[in-house]
Amino acid sequence: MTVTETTAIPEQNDVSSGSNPQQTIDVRNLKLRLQGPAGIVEILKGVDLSLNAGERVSLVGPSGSGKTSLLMVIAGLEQAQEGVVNVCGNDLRALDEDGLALYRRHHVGIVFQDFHLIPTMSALENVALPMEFAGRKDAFEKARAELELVGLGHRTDHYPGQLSGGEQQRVALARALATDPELLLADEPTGNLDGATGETIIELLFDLTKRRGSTLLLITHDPSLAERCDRTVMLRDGEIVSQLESRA
Ligand SMILES: Nc1ncnc2c1ncn2[C@@H]1O[C@H](COP(=O)(O)OP(=O)(O)OP(=O)(O)O)[C@@H](O)[C@H]1O
Repeated sequence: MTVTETTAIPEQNDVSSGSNPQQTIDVRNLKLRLQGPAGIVEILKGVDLSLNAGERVSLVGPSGSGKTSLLMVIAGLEQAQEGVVNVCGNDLRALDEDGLALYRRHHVGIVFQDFHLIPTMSALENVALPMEFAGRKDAFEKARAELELVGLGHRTDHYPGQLSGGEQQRVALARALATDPELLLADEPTGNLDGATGETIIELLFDLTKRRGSTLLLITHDPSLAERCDRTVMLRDGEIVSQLESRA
């Protein structure tokens, strides 16, 4: 890995319209404050981060450094108080709740460490759900095809409780990618899996995002996994302290 500039601010002109189609993520001077038990705490303290379309970037840093918080802001699930948050051409800070819901539905897929599947729905229903929300008439056919792609064509009627951890994460991955999002956000997707199962999930995740040209932002505590991305961004105490480009 080679060290590059830490927080160089990209040249920009028209941010509000997301005028640079090359950039999937354009975050500048992002500040996030949340209510903690002892009052308001500044969690993100002026973060600058750009991801080009199709880029794979890992986000690393000590526990509590703000990785998940940054991902939540980019996912439109947490609202920053200051800065620019432009993702997939959307100025997230300018969107209301309905606008954010639409943004999430059409542009982003998210995979969490603990799968977040709905236990009372089958694998097929879980994968179809976001497409049904998006009004797609072919939701169930597409869900079936996505489950085939992750190797679970024979498990479509199983409920999450009837699937192994690795199988549940495959379902979650199929669900996240079913709407063909430009951006996949993954928060420690192998954190609850054993090494071999985690490796299979990562291979699938890399393969499927590459085939579709999706941009990937991946939170991980695994340095060898981080190095397999194009770039590794390190957060510490709410600030980006380094960005390392992979050699490959
Ligand atoms: N809803 C919240 N309200 C108040 N503080 C919060 C909230 N969510 C997170 N925090 C605090 O923000 C800080 C950053 O948390 P975050 O989960 O983003 O860190 P992280 O780098 O993802 O950590 P880990 O690697 O352990 O998952 C922590 O100090 C945490 O306690």
